[in-house]
Amino acid sequence: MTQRPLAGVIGGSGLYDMEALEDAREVTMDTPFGPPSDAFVLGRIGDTPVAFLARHGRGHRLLPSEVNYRANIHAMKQLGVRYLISVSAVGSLAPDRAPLDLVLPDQFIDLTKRRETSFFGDGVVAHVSMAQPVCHAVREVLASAIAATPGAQERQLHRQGTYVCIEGPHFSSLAESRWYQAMGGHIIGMTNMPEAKLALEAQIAYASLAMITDYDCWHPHEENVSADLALRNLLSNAALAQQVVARAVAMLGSERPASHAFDALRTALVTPRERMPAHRLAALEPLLSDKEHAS
Ligand SMILES: CSC[C@H]1O[C@H](OP(=O)(O)O)[C@H](O)[C@@H]1O
Ligand SMILES: Nc1ncnc2[nH]cnc12
Repeated sequence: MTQRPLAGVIGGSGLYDMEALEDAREVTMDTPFGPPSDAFVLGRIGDTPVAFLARHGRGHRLLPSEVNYRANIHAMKQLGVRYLISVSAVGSLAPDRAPLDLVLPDQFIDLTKRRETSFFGDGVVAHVSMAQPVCHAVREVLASAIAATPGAQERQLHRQGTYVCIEGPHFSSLAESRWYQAMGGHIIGMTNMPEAKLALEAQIAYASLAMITDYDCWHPHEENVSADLALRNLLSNAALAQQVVARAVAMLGSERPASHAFDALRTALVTPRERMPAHRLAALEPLLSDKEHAS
């Protein structure tokens, strides 16, 4: 019998497959929130069953605003994923964070404007705390995987950082970039929100591996960001991500750390189950019934 995937990986720009996956097979997932970005690729890394999804679809066909984040996370949950690693290209907003540096964001500022940010509503109310938007245990595993990966060890690792998430698809104006710096942002991207919010609603332990490709447009001497510049740095970042993520997944499989995410709904759900509309209960069932995974 095939095991349910313990770990999920969402590959961002430049990361459209997972080379380390063994016994790989494609599965098309359906969700009450519509279709995910692409077919999932299920397989294993060592003994750890894994589900991989290309965030923008293979061939990079979806804008950040077009990604169906709810479907992606719901499908991960349906598959049984407990730990989710998200890989992302980001710009730097800070002088001490350079292209090719690695960042494990611990905070986010959500400036997105036209995305569905919650599974709840329409008869079911929940208010999930975003005080700790990511799982520290998964971040620690990523840090250990980076420390153990030749090629990644030489990169500067920033173990914390605030990720400003913009709607895109345009890169920022200079005034915006300076405003994001003044807000306290360290890095900037277009995809980790609402992905991290939805993962927490789904009680999945989520962490993001952010790989810097550019200095956005605030730097007095460095080239302003363009897709071309980002893609150039993405190539070497993606090759490294393959190795770091494979190692992190294997570590998650053997360590299976506890996470605050596993009971994120315990204090968040307001509507009693018996008052939830039947069709909403059906849609949310994979999120609400976590008996199999109780921490
Ligand atoms: C091609 S550079 C801009 C693009 O890259 C980032 O995406 P992801 O987080 O999926 O790696 C950024 O958010 C933009 O979508
Ligand atoms: N400067 C930037 N702004 C937004 N998203 C990005 N992804 C990579 N670089 C970026």
